[in-house]
This record gives sequence, C-alpha cells and structure tokens, in this order.
Amino acid sequence: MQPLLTARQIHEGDSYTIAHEPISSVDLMERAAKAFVKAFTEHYSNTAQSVIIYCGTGNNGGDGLAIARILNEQEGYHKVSVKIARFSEKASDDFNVNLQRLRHTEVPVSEFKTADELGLESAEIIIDALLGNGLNKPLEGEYQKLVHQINEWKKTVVAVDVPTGFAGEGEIDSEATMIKAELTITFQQPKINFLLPESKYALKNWLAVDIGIDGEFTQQLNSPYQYVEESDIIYMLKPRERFSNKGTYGHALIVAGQAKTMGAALLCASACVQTGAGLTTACIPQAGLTALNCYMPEIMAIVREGNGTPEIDWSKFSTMGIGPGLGKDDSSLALLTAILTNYTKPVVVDADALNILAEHRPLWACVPKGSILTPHMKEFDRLFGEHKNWWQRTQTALQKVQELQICIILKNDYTIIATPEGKLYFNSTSNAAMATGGMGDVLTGIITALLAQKYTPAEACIAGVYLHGMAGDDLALPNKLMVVLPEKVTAQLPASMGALMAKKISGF
Ligand SMILES: NC(=O)C1=CN([C@@H]2O[C@H](COP(=O)(O)OP(=O)(O)OC[C@H]3O[C@@H](n4cnc5c(N)ncnc54)[C@H](O)[C@@H]3O)[C@@H](O)[C@H]2O)[C@@H](O)CC1
Ligand SMILES: Nc1ncnc2c1ncn2[C@@H]1O[C@H](COP(=O)(O)OP(=O)(O)O)[C@@H](O)[C@H]1O
Ligand SMILES: [K+]
Repeated sequence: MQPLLTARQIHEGDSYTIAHEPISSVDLMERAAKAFVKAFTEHYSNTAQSVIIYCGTGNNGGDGLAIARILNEQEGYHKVSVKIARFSEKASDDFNVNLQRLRHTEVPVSEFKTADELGLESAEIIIDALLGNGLNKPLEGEYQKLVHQINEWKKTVVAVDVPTGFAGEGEIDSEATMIKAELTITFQQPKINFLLPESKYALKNWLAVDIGIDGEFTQQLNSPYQYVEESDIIYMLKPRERFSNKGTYGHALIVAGQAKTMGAALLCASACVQTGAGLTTACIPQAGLTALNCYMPEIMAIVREGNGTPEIDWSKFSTMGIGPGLGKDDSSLALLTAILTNYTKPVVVDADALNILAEHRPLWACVPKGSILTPHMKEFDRLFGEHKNWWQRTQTALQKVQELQICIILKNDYTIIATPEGKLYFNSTSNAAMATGGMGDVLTGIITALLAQKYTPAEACIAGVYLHGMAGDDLALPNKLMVVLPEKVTAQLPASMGALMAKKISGF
C-alpha cells in the first residue's frame, strides 16, 4: 500500500528524509526538480517549444527555478523563461539558492509585483510553480487575479506537485480559484484529493514521481488513507492448491433478480463463478430459471415462487450476495429480513438490498458484522443522508464502518473502500469505459466469490475492487473511449487474476 498523506505529514516526511538520509533540503529540491523534468520531457518532448515557468517565492517556486535550469542546461529546451510573482517579501532559502543558480544560465528571469503588470502570454506551455503543498487558505488578491489570468489564456499548463490553489485534502470548493492543469506531476504520492471526483476542476491528468522520501517513515505515520497497488493484491491472492476440490472454495448464494431484471442476477452469479467460488447457487424468480440454465449451466438455483420466501438451508452457504435486480417490494423486504435475521456470517449487500436498508433502519442492527455494503454515490446518500461533496462522504464512511463494524465500498473512479479498523483504501484500477449498467452487479459477484474462498472481508473488498477494475483495464481500448461490457469483464476475470497469481508464484 502506498500511504496517502496530508500536507502536514508530507512536510514531516520531507523533514525526516532531510535529517536521516541525510540530504540537504536544496539537494532534495534538486532531486524533485529532476524527477519532474524526466516526466515532463517524456510528455512534452519537443525541445523547440517555448516554455514559461511561473514561480512563487516558496519551495514550489524554488522547484520551478531548478526545473528551468535543468530543462535549459541538461535537456536542451532553449526557449525556457521564468516569471517570478513577488507578491510578498518572503522567500524560502532554497528558492533564493536556486535563483542564484539560475542567474548563471541563459534563462531569462523577470519579476512582477501585481498580476496587472502581465501582458499577453506567448509561450506555448506554462509550468505552474506558484504555490504547492504549502497552500494554507483559498487564493485571494493578486494570486487569485493571476490564476484567473493564466486560466483565461487557455494554454497547456503543467503543474508542479499540485495546481496552485488546489488543496491536497479536505473539502474541495468548486468555486475556489485554482489553476486548471492539463498535467500535474506530483511528488512521491498522489495527494488525497486527486482521487476524489471534484479534483476534475483543477486536474485533467496526474502522475506521481518518486523523489526518495523515506518509505519506512511514511508507513509508520499510519495514515488512514491508503492507495492500493498491484503488489498488495498479489500478496493477498490465494492461488488454487493441489488436491483441492470444489468444497475448498466455498459455496456462494446470490440472491438477485426479478422477472424483468434477471440480467442483474445472471451478471452477478456468473461473476461469482468466474472468480472461483467452488459452488454458486442463485436464488431467483421462477420466471428466470430457463434463462439461468441457458446462460451458465454451472450455476444452481433456488427458485422464488410468487411472493413467498423460499426455504433456504442457511448452513449450506459460505456467504451470500444480495440485491442486484432484486426490487424493493414486500417479498424482497421479507427475503432480506429472513437472510439478515437467520444468517450470521458476513454478506455482501448491493443495489436494491441497500435501498431496502435505507428505508428500514431497524434492519441495520441485523446486518452481520464484517458484511460489505457496495453503494454508488446515490445509494450511499440514501443510506447515510445527503452529502455536499466527496470529502464529506469519505468521512461519513470512516465513521459508519467503525460504528456498524462493516465494510463500505463507495463505487466510483478510484473506488473507496472503508474498513472497520478506520482505514480508507483508494483503488487504482478501472476506467471510464466501465461506466455502464450491470458493472456493479459483476463487482458484487466477485466480492461474494472471494468471501466464499475465505478471504477476509477487507481483503475481499480490496482485492475484488482491484480485480474488477483490472479486468476492465485489460479489456478497454488504449484510449478508454468506448464502453466495456460487464459480461466481458466477467469473462476476462480468470485471465486477469491468473496473471497476478502467476506473478505471485514466480516470486514477483
Ligand atoms: N524540502 C521540501 O520540503 C520539499 C518541498 N518541495 C516543494 O515545496 C512545496 C511546498 O513548499 P512550501 O512549503 O514553501 O509552500 P509553497 O511553495 O506551496 O507556498 C509558499 C508559501 O506561500 C504562502 N501561502 C500559502 N497559501 C497562500 C495563499 N492562499 N495566498 C498567498 N500565499 C499563500 C505560505 O506562506 C507558503 O509557505 C511542495 O509543493 C513542493 O513543490 C519539493 O521541492 C520537495 C522537497
Ligand atoms: N468512470 C468510471 N471510472 C472507473 N470505474 C467506473 C466508472 N464508472 C463506473 N465504474 C465502475 O463500475 C461499477 C458501476 O457500479 P454501479 O453503478 O453499481 O452499476 P450497476 O448498478 O449498473 O451494476 C463500479 O464498480 C464503478 O467503480
Ligand atoms: K504548483
């Protein structure tokens, strides 16, 4: 896992690295500037382009000065220039050192004291090194004017560390003034807010570059915010073993579907099979039985007739996934109530089962500890009340998982997984081609299958969300511009999972 840190913790990480590597702060700045330049030149490789770097007078500005020198002297960008916003008397020591160093190069440097002094900008690319992680209040005054001005030019802007005016954590005010950057090259780790939807006001794309901050130190800060990486999933995966049989991999029950929404049940149950559950039974309406048998003969059925609740032998099942296409009528309520009051092992609750829960609060007390709720944003707000923004949702999720001792999967780009020990895991796979009906049903099937195979609830959530997104990434066109169908994601699962398991077995 990569810990995602607050601005204060990032500063602590920088200071610790400076003191213990040891490295001088100006050398760390040099390393950061080099890492930025490497990524920048890979994306904007035409050295004949004119590049202007707008620098503040703190360390973000210091980075900008070092970047100007390195681009010019080491990378051959001869049309690089620098403009320094002298909005205050203060300047950091490393800024001053880098200004001296820049004076020995051919890079033209000018300074301005008010945004009004600026004429039209002719450079093709603007590098934003005005303010970084040191932002301590929303932009106002000259900074606000300058950022408005830069945004109005509608040039390609590349931000150093964070777009000026964008706060790395906390509620994002969509009205706040922020640089709108085409690319943000950030140091060491994405900032927490890069992974929330409102970041789209300031960031189109981001990438993180390693600047050698002490990893052991940042791990022991024990941040509640974590970014899931492939190696975490490889570590969790349980490849099939010799001499195992279907009983080894659990028996999952998928409770889903109505006559008109049988597709949801089929997508969910088939994903459960493809994720490796030893046995999968689907509890479906009579009307869907033929469809089920034709769609995937591996799935067994418990048939729901009329409005009655079917007999279920609770002891037979390792886990259950409930909700896709289930509807919210009285028979669905009765079935969900029967499950939650009779079954004590963790279950996966999705879609209509979540909507029933939202409308019947007394049922919450019956949800088995360790269960997994998989709401998208609207379902989340139905369950826990309206939220003004995603930061608020993350904080509610953190509070609710601890209160109810459950896991919550808040679905999105960078799906967020909240676990009862008070952690938020941000997923790093999936893409917009997956934004299509039925994709969540597949996810529920995957997570149910992992629970059946004795993954802990937290592992089932983290690995399930990752694998779902990975299969979608493996299938999407390189530009991610067209849809990937849920059925195809399901069919891809064994290959995607198998590839990770092969890495595990071969020691990578
Ligand atoms: N040694 C280090 O600590 C490293 C820092 N690095 C760079 O340093 C940056 C952080 O530098 P700083 O802490 O100097 O902070 P910034 O350069 O982000 O900001 C400079 C100063 O501006 C002032 N300020 C904050 N918000 C303002 C606002 N809304 N309006 C007007 N002024 C405002 C603050 O006094 C702040 O200290 C990082 O984003 C990164 O780019 C990198 O060089 C890596 C190493
Ligand atoms: N833009 C996107 N980027 C990444 N993943 C996405 C995107 N849109 C949807 N997904 C994924 O697809 C799934 C959609 O779930 P959901 O909204 O419940 O779909 P449905 O109810 O139609 O099955 C989630 O796992 C979500 O993370
Ligand atoms: K910046």
